[in-house]
Amino acid sequence: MKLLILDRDGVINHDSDAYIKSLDEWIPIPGSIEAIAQLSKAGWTVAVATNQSGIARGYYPLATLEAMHARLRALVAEQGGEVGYIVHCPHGPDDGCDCRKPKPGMLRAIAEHYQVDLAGVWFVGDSKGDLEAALAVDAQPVLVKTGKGQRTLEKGVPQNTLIFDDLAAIARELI
Ligand SMILES: O=P(O)(O)OC[C@@H](O)[C@H]1O[C@@H](OP(=O)(O)O)[C@@H](O)[C@@H](O)[C@@H]1O
Ligand SMILES: [Mg+2]
Ligand SMILES: [Zn+2]
Repeated sequence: MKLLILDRDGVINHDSDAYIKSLDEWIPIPGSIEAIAQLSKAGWTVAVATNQSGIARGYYPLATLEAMHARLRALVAEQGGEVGYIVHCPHGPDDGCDCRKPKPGMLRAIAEHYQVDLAGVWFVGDSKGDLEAALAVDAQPVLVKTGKGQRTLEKGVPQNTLIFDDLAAIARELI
């Protein structure tokens, strides 16, 4: 199975240090919707693993998050593609959950959903926690320079991290 796992904020849509708190604030990064559609039409299953501590912090309700993900699915479907399993961590940094990146709980949930092994599966993120979550389950850490990616790169990334400008560049590489 050709499985690609994406972080959301900073990879699919623009991120903000003030969190993405409403559907209006959820703005796709240029080329990302097209990239997901092209990948899925080329036989890739595209899953998403996203930290959403804004829910625990009370910045937005689950319904708003679900509206963002419905918008993502609709935009990709308009291009003839499909988004796979989306898993989010609604918890805060002090909740001690197993799903908040850098913990790999969400990646393991995706592996369970598809009944696949994560070894070598590309996990694309813009934060150090994304890369660490990938390494924790022997997946391939992949950094994009969008979102917080350039800042993450400047602080240093794990040795075997693959680096791309954006999700569109990853689609060009994989298709
Ligand atoms: O990049 P993904 O995982 O899709 O989502 C990240 C968001 O949940 C938010 O994560 C927060 O980190 P804290 O949760 O406050 O540590 C901050 O980095 C926000 O800027 C960011 O929007
Ligand atoms: Mg991110
Ligand atoms: Zn969690």
